Amino acid sequence: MEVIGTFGILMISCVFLMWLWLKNRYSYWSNRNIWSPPYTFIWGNMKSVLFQECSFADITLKHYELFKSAGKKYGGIYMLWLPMFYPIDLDIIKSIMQVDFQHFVDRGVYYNEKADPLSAHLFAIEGKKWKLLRNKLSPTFTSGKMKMMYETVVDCTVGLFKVMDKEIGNSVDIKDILGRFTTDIIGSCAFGIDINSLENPDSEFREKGKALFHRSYLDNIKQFILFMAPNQMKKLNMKSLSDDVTNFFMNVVKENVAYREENNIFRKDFMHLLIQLKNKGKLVDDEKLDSENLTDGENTITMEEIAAEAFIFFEAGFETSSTTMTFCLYELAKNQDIQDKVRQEIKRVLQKYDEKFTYDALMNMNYLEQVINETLRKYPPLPTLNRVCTKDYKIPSSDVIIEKGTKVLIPLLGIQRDPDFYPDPDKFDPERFSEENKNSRPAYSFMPFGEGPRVCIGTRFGMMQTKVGLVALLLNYEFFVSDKTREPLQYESESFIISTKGGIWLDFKKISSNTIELLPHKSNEIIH
Ligand code: HEM
Repeated sequence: MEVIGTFGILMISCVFLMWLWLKNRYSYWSNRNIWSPPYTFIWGNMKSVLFQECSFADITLKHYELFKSAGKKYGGIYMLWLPMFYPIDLDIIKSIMQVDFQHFVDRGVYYNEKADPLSAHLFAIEGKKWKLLRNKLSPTFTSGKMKMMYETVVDCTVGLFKVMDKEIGNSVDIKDILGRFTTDIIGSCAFGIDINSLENPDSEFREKGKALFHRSYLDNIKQFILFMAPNQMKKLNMKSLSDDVTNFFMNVVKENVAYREENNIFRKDFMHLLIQLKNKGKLVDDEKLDSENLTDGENTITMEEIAAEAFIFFEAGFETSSTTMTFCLYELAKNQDIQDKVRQEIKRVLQKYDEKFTYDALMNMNYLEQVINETLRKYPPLPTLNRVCTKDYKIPSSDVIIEKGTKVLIPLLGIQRDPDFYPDPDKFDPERFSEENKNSRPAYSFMPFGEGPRVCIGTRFGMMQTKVGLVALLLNYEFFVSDKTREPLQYESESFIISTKGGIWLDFKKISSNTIELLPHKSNEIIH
């Protein structure tokens, strides 16, 4: 009896101490006179996401609305009990992302270089290490390098036509097909492998790729914990990726690099450029690598770094672009006049280029770019952007100090759906991105690729593969929304990238008079 009594007292004391600790945590913003929307104990402002009642995109829109209607330029929210700074004013956002970037260099994504080498990639790593690697990798994404990889991207449309032609007369889950298309492209460009998931949807690469974005509930909770307490989790040697994923990608890269080096193979892709960085510390055809006074030895990258970078190019590159193409085709299917207009432009530009689908022709499809930008406005694949305050920061024209270590959440989707910047924001209107209209909006009101020194390094590649896929499809097929698409669209709660419940299903008709004349297929492998 006495034991039970002591145990009971101990339990009550623990609960009380916990309550005191949480109470203290939840006073973080009010103690600093910073507004925060109503929260619930333990779950903070994220209860509905944690309970999978709504998606990360929905909660972003809801929070933005709350801040806006309260007339706040910024405030604080709680992810569970973790305070996060929440700016909605574009000038403050500009200061954080660009002007005072040195106070917000990091993103706050968990990585563990030793236990989990693939997690130590450009998206996650921090401080000087990030800056150094960004400098080394930037030359692999110039427009010259994009031109070099263009043929490899166009080659993947062959598989796309085969799949589409096989499905004539059926409704298609367009996200799945485009996910396979971009898996094949990035697999080819980042890993130098012909995956052919378009024809073989069960390929291991495709399965591994899907698993990265469709996590179980428990896996999502684990990612939350890693995000909230990275230092403690590092001490416990926690991994963010499973051994299965790590071993798979590590082996693919090691085998590929060894094969190329032994057989002296040159291929026009990222892997080739990464191998140059491994062996020479620079790209041989670039006269100068902006290396900030480093010796050659310091410029080289390791095999683990090659694997981590190939991995992030794959992870960051395939789902974002296939999501963009999917929503774009959905909107074009709903807006037949815009679909006709963009198809007419594609035909007109190709005529100008002797019906050759060259890189320069692609770059001249301006209305197509407006259509893609409007898609990225309405459906940015990442609904929020993240930063961590790395040095105490005083918000300009205020007394508010953001303390070192505070996480910052920038509500990208909220900004891009704000009627003050985009009247009638649910309307799909590519004219918003005409030269004249886009210049009339404030800076930082459109940033689907992020902004500042940590902007997406793959913007050019992402736009290139998105355009190639759309041109190939729009020239050869007409699209309509299928009854199988659940409308109004609802966002999936399990995915942190914007995606819809039940997928997007489209009906389509072949346009028989058009076939893209692809560039003559040249072998991509050149053996010295
Ligand atoms: C439509 C396609 C894409 C979209 C919408 C997109 C979006 C983004 C966004 C929003 C960020 C965060 C930027 C910030 O925090 O300011 C980012 C970062 C990044 N993206 Fe992309 N991305 C796309 C395609 C790609 C591709 C194709 C690659 C690689 C081949 C890629 C690689 C990366 C990397 C490595 C980073 C981290 C950059 C750094 O921290 O230095 N992305 N992307």
